Amino acid sequence: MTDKKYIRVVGAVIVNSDDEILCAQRPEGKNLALKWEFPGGKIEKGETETEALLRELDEEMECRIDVLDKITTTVYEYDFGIVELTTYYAKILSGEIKMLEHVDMKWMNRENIGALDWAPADIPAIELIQNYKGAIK
Ligand SMILES: Nc1nc2c([nH]c(=O)n2[C@H]2C[C@H](O)[C@@H](COP(=O)(O)OP(=O)(O)OP(=O)(O)O)O2)c(=O)[nH]1
Repeated sequence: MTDKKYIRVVGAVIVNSDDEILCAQRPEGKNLALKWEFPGGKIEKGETETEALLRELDEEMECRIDVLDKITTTVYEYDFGIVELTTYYAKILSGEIKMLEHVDMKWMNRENIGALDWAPADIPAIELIQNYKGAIK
């Protein structure tokens, strides 16, 4: 048995018109410092996954997004808790990206995203994204 916190998290895999993916780097001084992740965060009580994503993207980047197809849900046990991460493809509808909670952000080609040092919970999603050849809806 583990008494670790179970943390439900959603991440937005934002794709632009050149089929590049927005990757964001976590700040120093927090858990998973300087690891790369997808913009998003913890689902609050009573929120749907989509509501949490819309709120987090507004808070982190002041962007409005359209939430598209679900990619996957994976569970990863960290020392600080168990993270259940659900990822969705998304598109930016409006807003200039502001970097309010990350130290770096970059648009990367789908096939190159594996080169970054991702939070471990993201690895299954990264593999699916790299290998996906269809159209994003
Ligand atoms: N947003 C996001 N979080 C991720 C990903 N992968 C991953 O392991 N996580 C972890 C990091 C955090 O422990 C948790 C998300 O929490 P958060 O972003 O709302 O909060 P945080 O730890 O940065 O800060 P705080 O609100 O607890 O102060 O999930 C990911 O791709 N995106």
